[in-house]
Amino acid sequence: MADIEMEEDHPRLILHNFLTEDECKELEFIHKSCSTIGYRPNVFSTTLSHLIATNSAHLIIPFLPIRDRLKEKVEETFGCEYELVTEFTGLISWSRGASIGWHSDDNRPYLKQRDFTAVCYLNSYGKDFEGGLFHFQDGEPKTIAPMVGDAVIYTADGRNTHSVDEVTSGERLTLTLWFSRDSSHDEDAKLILLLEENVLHKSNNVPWSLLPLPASDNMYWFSPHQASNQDIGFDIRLGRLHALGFDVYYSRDMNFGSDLSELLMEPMQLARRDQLLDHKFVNVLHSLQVAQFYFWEGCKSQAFTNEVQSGKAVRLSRSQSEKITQVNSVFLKDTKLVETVFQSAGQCYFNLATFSAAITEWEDYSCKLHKEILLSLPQWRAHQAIYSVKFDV
Ligand SMILES: O=C(O)CCC(=O)C(=O)O
Ligand SMILES: [Fe+2]
Repeated sequence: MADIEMEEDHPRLILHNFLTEDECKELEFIHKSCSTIGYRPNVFSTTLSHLIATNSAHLIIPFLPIRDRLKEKVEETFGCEYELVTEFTGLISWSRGASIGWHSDDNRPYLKQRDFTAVCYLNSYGKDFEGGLFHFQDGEPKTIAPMVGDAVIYTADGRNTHSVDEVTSGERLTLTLWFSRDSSHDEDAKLILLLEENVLHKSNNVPWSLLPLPASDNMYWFSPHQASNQDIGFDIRLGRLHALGFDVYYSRDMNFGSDLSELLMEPMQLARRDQLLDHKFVNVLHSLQVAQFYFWEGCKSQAFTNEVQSGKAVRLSRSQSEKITQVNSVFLKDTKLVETVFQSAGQCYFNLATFSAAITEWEDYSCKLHKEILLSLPQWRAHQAIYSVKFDV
């Protein structure tokens, strides 16, 4: 699997096909349905703590086998078995304009605890995005073109100074982890506390408790150059729905001057071209999760096993279309900007019956993961560590 011998001056390893394409696709689904604005311009992120805090704790499950494998690999590669804790796990995507100059990952006083980095590429250079090549300043390899499933691991210090070229189109997606020898920086301890608050203290039955709870609106507001300006930019939840070909419809009255600040927390419906889909979602994040689920799983097989309960749509009336236009004028503003940030990657054929079945499948998928959380949590608490628990079912 490894490409090169480890050089002492530049301890690093490139692993081809460390993740399967299915693992990458599932993490992509999670990111595209849950991400928030990242900490740098044109960057989006999905952290485990964010998933837990937005009532989507079950979505941490797909990370865990990968995270376990990576930590083991890093410990084995750098000869520090059982010495490391995971400091950070997150999905990070870069859209057009994002880049980073030469740096090492421990180059700030508050980052000194970082000992090792693992970056897994969840999509591919030249296919899903342009630009975004990774470079090491010294040693071999000099340049890495991200390819789906590949991983690169390296020490976080000055022996592995690196940079990433500006992304020029598409969305470059990675799973990024940092590991530390300092156990006081173990993210698991914090995540277990969060899980106790967010999972145990809620009614643990299905499926109402699995509906996503959005964070505050500003965490979803994209503005170019991170200008804190409501006049330009767009809400990334509506932006991603737009890239999938959906508009959002709110039935409530929206007279001129009405307060729309809480709107995206309210129940809504999806519209597609001139059709209004009859299903009601609890909020826009819920509809985004289902829509991304459909384009991840549904249109692949065109055959969900669940019976179609409802697959109705009606033609949008003029006043309904006007409401959609009004919502877009507030939350999408410049659709050209939306389309450069989230290019719609030639979506496959849309089928209303399959989409309705996807709503039920999404609930089943969420429930299954939620049960795994409930079964795992006692063990995680006992060991003060989060890992993939194998159950005989
Ligand atoms: O995504 C990559 O290839 C590396 C990103 C990076 O250097 C960082 O986040 O520190
Ligand atoms: Fe870095």
